[in-house]
Amino acid sequence: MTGLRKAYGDKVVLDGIDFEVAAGSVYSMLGPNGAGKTTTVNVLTTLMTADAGSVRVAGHDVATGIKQVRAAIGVTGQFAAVDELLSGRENLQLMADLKRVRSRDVVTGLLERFDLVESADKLVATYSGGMRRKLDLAMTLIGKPEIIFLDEPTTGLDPRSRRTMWDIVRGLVADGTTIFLTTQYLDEADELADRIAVLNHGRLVAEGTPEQLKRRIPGGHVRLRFTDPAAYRSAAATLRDATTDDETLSLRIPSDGSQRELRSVLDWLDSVGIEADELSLHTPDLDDVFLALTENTTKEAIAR
Ligand SMILES: Nc1ncnc2c1ncn2[C@@H]1O[C@H](COP(=O)(O)OP(=O)(O)OP(=O)(O)O)[C@@H](O)[C@H]1O
Repeated sequence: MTGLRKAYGDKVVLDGIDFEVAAGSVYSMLGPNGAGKTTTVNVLTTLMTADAGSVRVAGHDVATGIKQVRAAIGVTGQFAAVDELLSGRENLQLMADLKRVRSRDVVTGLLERFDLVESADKLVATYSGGMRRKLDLAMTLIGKPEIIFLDEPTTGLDPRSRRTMWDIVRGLVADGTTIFLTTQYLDEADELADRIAVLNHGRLVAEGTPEQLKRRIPGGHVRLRFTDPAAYRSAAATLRDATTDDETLSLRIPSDGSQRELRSVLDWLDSVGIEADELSLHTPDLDDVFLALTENTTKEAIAR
């Protein structure tokens, strides 16, 4: 999509968004509450029209090809059509009928794939949160959509159910499905996404692979640990830029974590004859990135 704009009255919610998602990849959009994520998803899924910009989904323009776009996508989450008073199997069957998928094997296959066979004939009202989400996603898969919009797929799930959900998502991607993921959990984006976009105040403030985003902010360092206090002291005296930690006999050398910088740190350590007992690389995690990026732009916006 290019130049996507959307305003509610005079409140600009999306202020020129551009991004591209490669087929068969996981693209995650992150942003604080009210950043415009849901609005973006609503435009992409044809639930809302944009004020300006060009938006293509699965090769079709959302303005002129609503029908084709809808046929190519599946949407889970807030718009889910799960009926509490039907069983899991009945819900799936209903969706299969709606999408005119005639084969009975599709429903059985999905129940098996999502490990819902035992509860297939129980009412959804009795399902746990994890089972509901699995059923929701299973229903979305009927008709084999090329692109799936996953809205906060693991909110409220226990760690085991989260991992099951992640495995399911990875399986879908392995089969060639494209996933557009919104999540509040940065570790989830880190775990699943090929690329991440950070949205703040209706603009993309960063876009890239999780690693690229992490390298953008300071905080990465190489950590050298020593067991011999004398070796530690002599290294600390040589490496003036390093931060010292006398308790653990370790030194921290700032580094962006790139291969090139790591090599130069190692070469330099060799040249001054320092040999640590343990060397590890620490990169900032996505929480650091998110806070740094969204905090800065909030300040900018206030200053403007
Ligand atoms: N129908 C509407 N009319 C007016 N303003 C709206 C409407 N829908 C959303 N907004 C406003 O647009 C902004 C972006 O909303 P949006 O729901 O896209 O954000 P979001 O990033 O999905 O947030 P959240 O994480 O809280 O769901 C918010 O300030 C919201 O108050």
